[in-house]
Amino acid sequence: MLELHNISLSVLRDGENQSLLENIHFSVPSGHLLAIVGPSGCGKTTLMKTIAGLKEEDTGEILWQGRNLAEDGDLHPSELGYVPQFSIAHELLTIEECVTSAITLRTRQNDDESATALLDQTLKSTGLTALRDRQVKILSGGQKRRLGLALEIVTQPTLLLCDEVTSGLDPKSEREITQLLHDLARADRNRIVINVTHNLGNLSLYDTVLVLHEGRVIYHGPPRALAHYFSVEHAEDIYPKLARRSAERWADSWDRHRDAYYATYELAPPGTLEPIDKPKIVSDREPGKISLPKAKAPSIEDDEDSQSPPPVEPQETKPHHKRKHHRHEVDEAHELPGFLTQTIELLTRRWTIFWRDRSQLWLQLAMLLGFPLLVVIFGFEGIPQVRTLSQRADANFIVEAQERSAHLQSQLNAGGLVSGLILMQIVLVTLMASNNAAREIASERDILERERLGGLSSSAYITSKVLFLGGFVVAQTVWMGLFVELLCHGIPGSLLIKLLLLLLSSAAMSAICLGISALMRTPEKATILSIYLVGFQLPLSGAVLALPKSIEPLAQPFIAAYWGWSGSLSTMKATAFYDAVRQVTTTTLAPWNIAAFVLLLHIIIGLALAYIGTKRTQWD
Ligand SMILES: Nc1ncnc2c1ncn2[C@@H]1O[C@H](COP(=O)(O)OP(=O)(O)OP(=O)(O)O)[C@@H](O)[C@H]1O
Repeated sequence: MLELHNISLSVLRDGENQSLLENIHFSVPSGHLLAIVGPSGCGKTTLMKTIAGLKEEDTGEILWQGRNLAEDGDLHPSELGYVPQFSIAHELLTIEECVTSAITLRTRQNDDESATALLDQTLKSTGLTALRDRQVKILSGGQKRRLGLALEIVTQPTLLLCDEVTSGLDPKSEREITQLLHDLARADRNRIVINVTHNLGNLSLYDTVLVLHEGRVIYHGPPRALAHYFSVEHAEDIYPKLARRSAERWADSWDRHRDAYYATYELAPPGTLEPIDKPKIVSDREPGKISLPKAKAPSIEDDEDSQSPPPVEPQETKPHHKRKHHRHEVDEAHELPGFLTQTIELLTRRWTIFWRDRSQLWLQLAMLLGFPLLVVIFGFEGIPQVRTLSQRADANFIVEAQERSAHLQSQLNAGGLVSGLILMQIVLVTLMASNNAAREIASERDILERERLGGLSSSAYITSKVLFLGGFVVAQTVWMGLFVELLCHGIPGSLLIKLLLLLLSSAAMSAICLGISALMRTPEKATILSIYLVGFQLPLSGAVLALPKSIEPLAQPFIAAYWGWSGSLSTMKATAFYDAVRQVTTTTLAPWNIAAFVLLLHIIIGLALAYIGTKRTQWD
């Protein structure tokens, strides 16, 4: 049984407290299919999210199978299925791959056979068997909704919350999906299925209907009694009638009639109400199904005379406990898969999507091969040697001056080229890194939210991203470093350390952009912010123009390109090129080990931001 006791929720909007849910009070027996209906904006989604634990009620309590969720912890991910308003799955995966992925991420299977059996059974019960090889991007609205359901029922949840899975469909598809919800509710005597719907004309398959109006419950009972309660001929006529009274008055009326209806239709927990006019219950009735009483339940007409309803007795308010987001323990069969299983599944799935995304594939190839070429055209002829300055003081002043000038010129040429080649490599790998990471989380945020509610571990998610992006970081930097080194006939300094700094610069930018991606609400915002970040690397690195000495220490810590560039140049200290570089820039050059350490800090900060952003719910 699901019980909501006096749930209220408000938000602060324009400095004022606005109530979204007001004193919501109802209960639903097990094995039951409930429809939540009401005009747009009345709070249906808010109510579903509150039950799911995605929004926290201000007052009241929610009891699930007698367990107070505020005190005893949220529903376990395997107990809860939440099908959001808009179906969300990876467009490039097939139905079978999506469901298989949900099974791997959410359930523990003993062997491949049991996983395959669960897959087949899930596809069969949602009517998707014939479509199993079809990619999500070409599914119709109804098929996508079936898939949304399939992804949630793999754990056999006892509480299945569906937000408008039947809306916007043709009558046949709507009927089929409602039938499916009905069958799911009947398939397990402990299960409750709740569906938000707009269609008041197709409620016969539901056991009860709850009507919400401006955040208040104004009716909860069987669909057949709906028209009677509102004194209308057809259920569809209810919405126009709602405007005739204030939501408060509708709710007051329902408060007066609720107990009678609950007793009549056995909707209250046993022992909490004195049944009036108790209906005859057939002993072998289906679970959750209710039978109408012979005697007529009161209707709203009975209230019509009373212009102002009697004030509702103030309820005794219990102290409200903050909803604890620890999870209720479940038996072994419902335990979630481990960290490693989830990480491997997410990584495999990500690579599958990457190989199928042709435009991404070509873009990656173009960058991988094209960017190093861009660097090489400047150093194809090799790095010019720095002329050595004769130690012997020449008696001829003019010859000595000419020699000094030639030496300086060779220093400027070599220093400028070496510094430029190093900087270009760093900036281009950071550009590739930002392109790889900026959309990585933001573009699949909805899927992440759904999967996190289903028990996906944030650590497994971030680890899979690190491994996926890590592959690009290694491939792009090693190829860039070796290709440029080879075609420019060797760039001064230790190749190994330069490669390490190139790798760390790319990893630092990937991590920071991943953090941005996890914190931003849309992929567009994440992309723009990441592009700005890369754009600032060049001017603020101090490699092109030295920053004023007072600004240098303030800006440098945040600029990955500075550390990659200056650390690489520092490895040339033993060569004449170091002095040559010092001729072209007055920017302080950091030792390579300090540079590597700072880049490592960037990586840690970026990943910490990504973790925090992943943990923070963004359902709204
Ligand atoms: N986070 C929020 N901050 C402020 N107002 C909110 C927030 N979430 C929802 N609302 C408001 O609460 C009201 C109820 O929203 P909700 O999405 O629950 O309605 P609904 O009944 O599901 O609507 P629809 O049928 O159109 O989907 C709306 O007026 C909405 O603008």
